[in-house]
Amino acid sequence: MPMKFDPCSQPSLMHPDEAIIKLLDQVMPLSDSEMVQLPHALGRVLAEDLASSIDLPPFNNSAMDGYAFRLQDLSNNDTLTLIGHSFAGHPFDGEVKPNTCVRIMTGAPLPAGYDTVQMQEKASANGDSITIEAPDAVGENVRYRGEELNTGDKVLRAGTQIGAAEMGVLATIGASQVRVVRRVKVAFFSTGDELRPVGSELAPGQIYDSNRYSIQGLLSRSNVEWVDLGVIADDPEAIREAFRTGAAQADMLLTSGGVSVGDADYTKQILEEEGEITFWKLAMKPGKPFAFGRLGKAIFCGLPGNPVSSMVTYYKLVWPLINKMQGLPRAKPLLLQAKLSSDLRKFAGRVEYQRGVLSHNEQGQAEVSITGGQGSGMLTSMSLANCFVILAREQGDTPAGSLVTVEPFNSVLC
Ligand SMILES: Nc1nc2c(c(=O)[nH]1)N[C@H]1C(S)=C(S)[C@@H](COP(=O)(O)OP(=O)(O)OC[C@H]3O[C@@H](n4cnc5c(N)ncnc54)[C@H](O)[C@@H]3O)O[C@H]1N2
Ligand code: MOO
Repeated sequence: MPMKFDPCSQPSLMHPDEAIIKLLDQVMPLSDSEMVQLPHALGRVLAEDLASSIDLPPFNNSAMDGYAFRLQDLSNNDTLTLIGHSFAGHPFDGEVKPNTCVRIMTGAPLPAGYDTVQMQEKASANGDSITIEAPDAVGENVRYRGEELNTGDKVLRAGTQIGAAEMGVLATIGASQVRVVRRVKVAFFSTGDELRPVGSELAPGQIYDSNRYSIQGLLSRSNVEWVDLGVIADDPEAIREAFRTGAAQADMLLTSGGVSVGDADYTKQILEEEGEITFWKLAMKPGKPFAFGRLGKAIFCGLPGNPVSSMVTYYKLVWPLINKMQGLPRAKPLLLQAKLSSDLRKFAGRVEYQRGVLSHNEQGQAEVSITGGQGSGMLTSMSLANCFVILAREQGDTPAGSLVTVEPFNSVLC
């Protein structure tokens, strides 16, 4: 069958991989930082390296519920005399003597003078006489002071995004507040006379404005501070006003719609008049009419209005920019190979990000199926998906059974 070419593509359009390199060259990490209390640190990016102010663990302690003793006392005799208890939070406060042991719980301090712990399943008690199976080596079941970290050791580096594990690590070393990079501030609006807010009735020709909600979701997941400027009519002066309002208060202005070639597509025109346009249109589907430029000090990203196009361009082009501005190192996408479970339709000409469901077949091999119709307006193709199937620019229709490149959705899209 002859290869079909995409009527929406031209050879001169820039490849999205080239575009992202050019885009990243246009932004710098924010230099401002602020202190935040630990409960508010989730998702933020550390502005400086962080060293531990304590040893970890802070004291020698037991890894098991059992008995603590000196191993050499078990060399001639397997029975020791119980002289007390050490509970987590309530250390043994007596004096350790030869041929004795202390009942000890997981996390409880190891009494000074003892060197080993045996789990209770390998010991038996008869009143204060405890018969203990000797472990193989001194120090068994002991967690030593500083074995994880010493005071002054670097715990987390500048540029680390604070996730659930980092929240715990910070608390472990007693950090009640941390210095983080200021949040990137993003102002955004949708354009389109057809758009109505949810909660209102639709007149003929109208649709609900969904992009502001998917974009809000994406911005929230990107941990930025966002300002919603609402829906702006297809009116050049209203768009100009919104451009000025957004650019005056944000690091980035994000818009949805009006970047194509229609008679009411004013976004690009106003960008050219009010600021500068760095580039427009990429060899990608969805997302061809993505526009990028500057408005005063603000970065401008014009997302296409089609709902899937706006999400895909955000994820592929805008999110890496925000990450760089927030001081994160560039994350290369995790790409996998999976077997296509049914025939896939594609015109040659643009890189395509089809939406798929990645799973394992009965043989344990990665398999991917496409989520039905792939029109740029069909947002359910995103909500049903857990990955993109990335198809090269020159690729055409692809038969079932072919190996294709898959990028699983990450936390921004889930
Ligand atoms: N003659 C051509 N027409 C189009 C081309 C082209 O190259 N030549 N490109 C097509 C491509 S590709 C895309 S993508 C769209 C993008 O157009 P715009 O960015 O100008 O977006 P609109 O025209 O404003 O809207 C497109 C579509 O999406 C709906 N929409 C817009 N905003 C929202 C919103 N906030 N929530 C839900 N849906 C929204 C809108 O009603 C339209 O159906 O242009 C093609 N045309
Ligand atoms: O690029 Mo458009 O996003 O194909 O519909």
